[in-house]
Amino acid sequence: MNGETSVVVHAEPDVLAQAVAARLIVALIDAQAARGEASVVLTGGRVASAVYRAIRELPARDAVDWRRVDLWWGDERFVPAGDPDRNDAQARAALLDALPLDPARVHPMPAADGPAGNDPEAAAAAYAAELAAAAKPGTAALPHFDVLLLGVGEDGHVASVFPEHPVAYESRPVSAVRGSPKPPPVRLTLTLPAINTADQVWLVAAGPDKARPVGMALAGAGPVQLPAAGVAGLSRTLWLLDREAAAEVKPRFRSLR
Ligand SMILES: O=C1O[C@H](COP(=O)(O)O)[C@@H](O)[C@H](O)[C@H]1O
Repeated sequence: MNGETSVVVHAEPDVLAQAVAARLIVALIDAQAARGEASVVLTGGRVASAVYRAIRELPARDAVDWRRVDLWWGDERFVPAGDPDRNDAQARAALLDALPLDPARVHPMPAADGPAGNDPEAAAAAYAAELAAAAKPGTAALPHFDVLLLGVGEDGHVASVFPEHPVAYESRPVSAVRGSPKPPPVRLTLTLPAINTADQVWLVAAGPDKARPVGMALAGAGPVQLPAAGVAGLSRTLWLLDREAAAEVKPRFRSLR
């Protein structure tokens, strides 16, 4: 059973990034108050990097006990460690290097020069095993995710689940992606079934190029044709948009501002 879907529209991309940053800090504080720890799935892309930079600048970030935050990634470009194309490299540069994190709780997806070798299928299996090892014993193959962040591609992809690509049909939690329509061509990704185990999923999008996929996803497009339409958090699915990305959202979804 999936929870409520809501849409929050902010006037400008900068305000959107600031608001998502503040919202994420509060979500982490709340999770730690309730469970003693918090778990976030990070994403890549331009708007995500803006959110990470905004968190870095917010004094309230010190209200989070970063040593008790687990960080996972929703997708990764399968290139060598440290490559600036990697989503984890971008997140580290924008934010993570400035936080007192517990390295044992930072879980980047494997790199092409990592222990699994230059074999994306083996790397996907290794990440699935790492996730399963963090899951509650005797339960699912995935740990609890408090908040899972997603960007939205111009074609409606989320993480590295691309429209009409075999990965859009994948039921295993982690998949290799070959022949990505967006470079680089080889990637790793959580699949839609794995994404949809998160308590809250936040889809963050800014700019006019995102208006069509966002509008179509909220209007009920098919998840294979438009993976963003197949995303739903267990308790909440939250679309966080700037005004341009929200341009094609039907008025009935514009419940919050
Ligand atoms: O390639 C990717 O693109 C999407 C969207 O990025 P954006 O720059 O258009 O916001 C991102 O969510 C994903 O993590 C990344 O690998």
